[in-house]
Amino acid sequence: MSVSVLGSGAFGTALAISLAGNGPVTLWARDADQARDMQEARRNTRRLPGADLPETLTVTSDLERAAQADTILLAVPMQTLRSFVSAHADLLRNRALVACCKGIELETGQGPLVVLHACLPKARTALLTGPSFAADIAKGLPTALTLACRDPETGAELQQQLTTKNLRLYRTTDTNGAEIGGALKNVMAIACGAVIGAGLGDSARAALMTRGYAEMQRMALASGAQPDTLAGLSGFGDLTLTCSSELSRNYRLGLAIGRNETFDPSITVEGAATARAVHAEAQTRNLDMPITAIVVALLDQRLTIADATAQLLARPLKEE
Ligand SMILES: NC(=O)C1=CN([C@@H]2O[C@H](COP(=O)(O)OP(=O)(O)OC[C@H]3O[C@@H](n4cnc5c(N)ncnc54)[C@H](OP(=O)(O)O)[C@@H]3O)[C@@H](O)[C@H]2O)C=CC1
Ligand SMILES: O=C(CO)COP(=O)(O)O
Repeated sequence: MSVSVLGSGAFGTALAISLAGNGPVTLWARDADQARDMQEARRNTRRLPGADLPETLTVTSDLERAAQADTILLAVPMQTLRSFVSAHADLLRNRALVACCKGIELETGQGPLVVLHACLPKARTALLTGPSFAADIAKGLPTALTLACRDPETGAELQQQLTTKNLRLYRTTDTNGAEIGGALKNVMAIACGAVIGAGLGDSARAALMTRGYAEMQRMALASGAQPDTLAGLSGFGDLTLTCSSELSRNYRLGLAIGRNETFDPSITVEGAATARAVHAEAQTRNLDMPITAIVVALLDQRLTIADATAQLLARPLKEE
């Protein structure tokens, strides 16, 4: 069974490097010059500097060629997933499609698997998510991920195919839970970065992570997810990683907000659009998600960190 990765950003490149240890892998880059540079220099200097591309990895900008693989990993940002898959539906129709993005679509409130299903209702689909920095994967460091797939047989097949020397995959059929955990942990990472950036301390961060987790569970349960999924790699696992490491871009955006600094808008920060999408969804469903609401207000510069802190501390006292 052959594998291609579409999207040669940090994560797509890191996954392709790891999978190339199992056999030939094709990595697709949308820009022809970049694909050629990567193929020749054996490096992705723009998105994943410092990592060597193994000989078994071929970089191409020829989508038709890349899409011939049996299994296709889609490593493009969440807000571009629908347009990308719709534009290339004919090439992707009969493949197993594995979404590798984390987030909720701003326009629809849908997660990656719902979007894939809407574009290609008959395709076999799965989601690869969980605590995993591209830089760690590319270095060959041990990483555990969740492979969420509604169909248990496809899930088991993909688990075998995508497990590598350093990627250990756990299966779940709870796609709702895996989507929501992976999307919402980025929102909480922005909040935690803001707390640390503003010098509010590790205790405040622990409080936000815990109460943020309660919000993740609230949204997950309202969406029919299983509570155990949120306690796994795709929820608690990724929340812990992303809220505590400066390798995370979501956390770094939060740090910049807390320090009143600017942040490069070209950097992929999934939590920003996702916070807005989840906040809208929470209002529609009448779910109490105060940290998500505060993150949106901070992103929109409607609230200072001092006011945000005061608001959260002034909420009515209640049972945990
Ligand atoms: N980086 C990480 O450590 C991890 C990332 N993820 C998830 O992976 C997803 C991708 O992130 P990551 O790789 O880091 O992001 P990057 O910003 O590094 O790369 C994004 C990639 O998507 C491509 N792209 C952007 N828009 C389009 C489009 N409209 N059509 C086709 N390709 C497009 C970019 O192309 P170009 O280079 O030409 O702009 C680039 O190759 C995100 O959802 C993220 O949450 C998950 C786990 C870890
Ligand atoms: O999802 C990630 C780690 O699991 C990567 O986080 P960032 O997108 O915040 O860099």
